[in-house]
Amino acid sequence: MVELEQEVERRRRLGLESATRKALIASSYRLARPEVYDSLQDAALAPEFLAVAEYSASPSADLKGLLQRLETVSEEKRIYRVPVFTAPFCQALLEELEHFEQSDMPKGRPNTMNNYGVLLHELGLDEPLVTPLRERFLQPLMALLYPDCGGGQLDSHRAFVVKYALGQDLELGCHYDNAELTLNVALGKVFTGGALYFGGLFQAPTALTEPLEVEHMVGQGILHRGGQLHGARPLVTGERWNLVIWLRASAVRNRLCPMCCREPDLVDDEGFGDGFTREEPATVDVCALT
Ligand SMILES: O=C(O)CCC(=O)C(=O)O
Ligand SMILES: [Fe+2]
Repeated sequence: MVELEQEVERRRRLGLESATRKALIASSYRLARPEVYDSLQDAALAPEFLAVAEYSASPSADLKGLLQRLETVSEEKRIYRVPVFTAPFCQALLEELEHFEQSDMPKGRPNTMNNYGVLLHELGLDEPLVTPLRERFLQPLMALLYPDCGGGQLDSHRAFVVKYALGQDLELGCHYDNAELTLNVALGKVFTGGALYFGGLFQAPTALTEPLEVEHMVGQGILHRGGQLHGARPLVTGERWNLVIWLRASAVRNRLCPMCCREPDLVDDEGFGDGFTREEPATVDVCALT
């Protein structure tokens, strides 16, 4: 119980520290590419992504039609690929992130597994970029692809950029995400190695099989369930920056915490916190094993 209290206290402190960094960055960080902070424009998005989102939001859309417009990486694992950003937007975002990385601003790290990279909400990029991306584009798409995982009820996210380089982080161990659904977009730069690999669902352990290897393509995103075990192979050359958006649906996680598979006992937090809510949204029928 003491350990639990300490962990609750640690997380509460993390939330406060993050809010403090965000305020300092908002008041004294000088942007390199201010256009990245403009409200998300269609021009930043790949035509294929716009088409997929527009189709998904149309009244006659169905899963079959959507699958004709996306690349299925694995039908069994329900992993998909779609171009997300244009090359110029990836370039501009990378320049901004690199400029921030080199600045003397305080940096919160994405999660317990990555030592480099940044949290997008601390940079002030949630409101102009990530929230519109989730609400306007990802929500209709995810509603069709993963209705049983809260795809139609996404109401928060945790977005960050992971960076891999020689002498820094090189690889990522096998894990599952604190998310119902995940979008992982390769932003660049030039690199070899670093492929993602996917195993089974953590909630439904299966006999050890060969993991599925998925190469990155700059500008393209991989969509997967948060519970799908995955990791990243070691980087061999160059530098790899990926935008990872952990998408959350309180309608699902309020009933079944994705990390411990139990009904959560909530503690108040800043911002989106870990994506739980005290108010009950409409629920979805969930099965932890799908
Ligand atoms: O290295 C990557 O691109 C994967 C990152 C990832 O899976 C995560 O941060 O949850
Ligand atoms: Fe992950």
